[in-house]
Amino acid sequence: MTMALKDKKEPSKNRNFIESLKHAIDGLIILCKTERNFRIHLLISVIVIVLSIVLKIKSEQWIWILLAIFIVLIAEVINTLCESIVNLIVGQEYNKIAKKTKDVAAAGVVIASIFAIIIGCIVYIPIILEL
Ligand SMILES: Nc1ncnc2c1ncn2[C@@H]1O[C@H](COP(=O)(O)OP(=O)(O)OP(=O)(O)O)[C@@H](O)[C@H]1O
Repeated sequence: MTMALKDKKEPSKNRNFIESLKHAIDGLIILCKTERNFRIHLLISVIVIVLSIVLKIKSEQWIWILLAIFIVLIAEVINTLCESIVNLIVGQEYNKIAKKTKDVAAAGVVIASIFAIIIGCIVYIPIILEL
């Protein structure tokens, strides 16, 4: 809260959909610029999409692959949100609840990643074995 009080700018309400979208795009840019893990997940997503195009996977397989990709990215967004809110509240101070919140948020990313790995194995192993 102390950090928020130091900011000179006043928060304003989005006036229309375009303005809301612009702020959401700003959020995406911030994620790409500041979150190394988000960039790694994005890079893996691009590789998986290219691999899926090359291997010509079926449309129902695309649905599972895209679901896995987006679940991991959303888990990473939630993890970043938790870290930012915790840092905003406790700053550099050690706090047991802060630790629990950050560790649980990180566990969410791990759970999503395990789901993505399982989906990847189910989709790609039979295709690779047939090559
Ligand atoms: N204020 C705090 N009080 C207690 N433990 C904390 C606190 N801040 C961070 N930690 C512990 O340190 C770990 C790393 O915290 P940090 O804020 O560096 O996240 P991070 O490593 O940047 O996460 P990510 O790799 O997902 O970006 C947390 O998972 C948590 O276990």
